[in-house]
Amino acid sequence: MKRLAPQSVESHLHQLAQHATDCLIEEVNLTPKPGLVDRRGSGAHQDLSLALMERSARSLTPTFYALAQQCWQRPADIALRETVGRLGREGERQMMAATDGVNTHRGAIWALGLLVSAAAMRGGEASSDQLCTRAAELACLPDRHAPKTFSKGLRAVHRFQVPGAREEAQQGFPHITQLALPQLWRSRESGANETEARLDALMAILTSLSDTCVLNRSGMNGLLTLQRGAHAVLQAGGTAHIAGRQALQQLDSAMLALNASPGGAADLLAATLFIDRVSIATH
Ligand SMILES: CC(C)(COP(=O)(O)OP(=O)(O)OC[C@H]1O[C@@H](n2cnc3c(N)ncnc32)[C@H](O[C@H]2O[C@H](COP(=O)(O)OP(=O)(O)OP(=O)(O)O)[C@@H](O)[C@H]2O)[C@@H]1O)[C@@H](O)C(=O)NCCC(=O)NCCS
Ligand SMILES: Nc1ncnc2[nH]cnc12
Repeated sequence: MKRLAPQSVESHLHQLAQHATDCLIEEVNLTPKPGLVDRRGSGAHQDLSLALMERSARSLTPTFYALAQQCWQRPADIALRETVGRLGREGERQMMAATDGVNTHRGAIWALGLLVSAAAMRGGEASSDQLCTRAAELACLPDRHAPKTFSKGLRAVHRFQVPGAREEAQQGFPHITQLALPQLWRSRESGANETEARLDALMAILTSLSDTCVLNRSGMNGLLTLQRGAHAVLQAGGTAHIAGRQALQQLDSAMLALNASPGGAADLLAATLFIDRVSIATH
């Protein structure tokens, strides 16, 4: 492992933390997204706004920094998993203080917190697959201090017998490595602009993610409508094509009518942007 000079380790830690916050801010600003907060407004939410989501993202930078600092060139073990869990829960408290009690990014703290930790464990040098594998290693370790409360996410996981946020991380973020990143790169290479490429990557996630936010609000019918609609956007050539934009517009209207909002997919898009930014290119 290449030894970095101390001050450059410090700048590495700051960079990882800032990239994570930046990717959350870029995700919420990506427009137009189906049912989600974006530059047009609050989507299918009464309690969220663009400004609140940006404030929430900025409140998480110290947590991302602490995670990077504690994980720098450390192996995955139970002690590190418990430290990451403790810092993640501290981050949730800071988020709730910044949002006056609104759950904006609990799932994002989990996904991006694990990926920031994984990047730091690898000394800032890793491919996208290595990052996701290391994050999965961490996510699979037990955290005896994790709260035993039965969350909304777990309720949906048990009721609909689907994988949720935990399983997505423990399996190495397959919706990022197998769907979102390949779509992001394919759309860029086929001439889509960055907004279109990122929207296409979100569509790729939506085609198959069992988003517990959507399940909790609109059941399996809502989730299947979302998955089929996202598939239709990509089948129409993606958002760089007029037919794809029209399909996206129809999907947004359907999500608003169902009061459904794929917050989990939005988190994974932010995580996709983070991996794309910090990983060593291998494609
Ligand atoms: C592992 C944890 C994430 C806990 O997960 P669990 O499923 O038990 O708990 P929830 O927080 O209820 O749900 C998980 C959140 O993860 C996102 N998500 C949903 N489905 C998936 C999926 N298939 N893959 C990946 N991620 C998924 C989603 O988060 C986003 O949505 C929330 C906001 O949307 P909204 O609809 O407004 O949600 P609510 O306000 O609850 O509903 P309404 O009342 O408005 O209708 C927001 O959280 C977004 O981020 C799910 O909500 C993890 O939290 C955990 O165990 N943490 C402990 C600390 C730790 O170990 N940290 C280590 C790393 S730092
Ligand atoms: N843009 C967004 N809208 C609603 N919930 C979200 N969770 C993360 N990003 C979100």
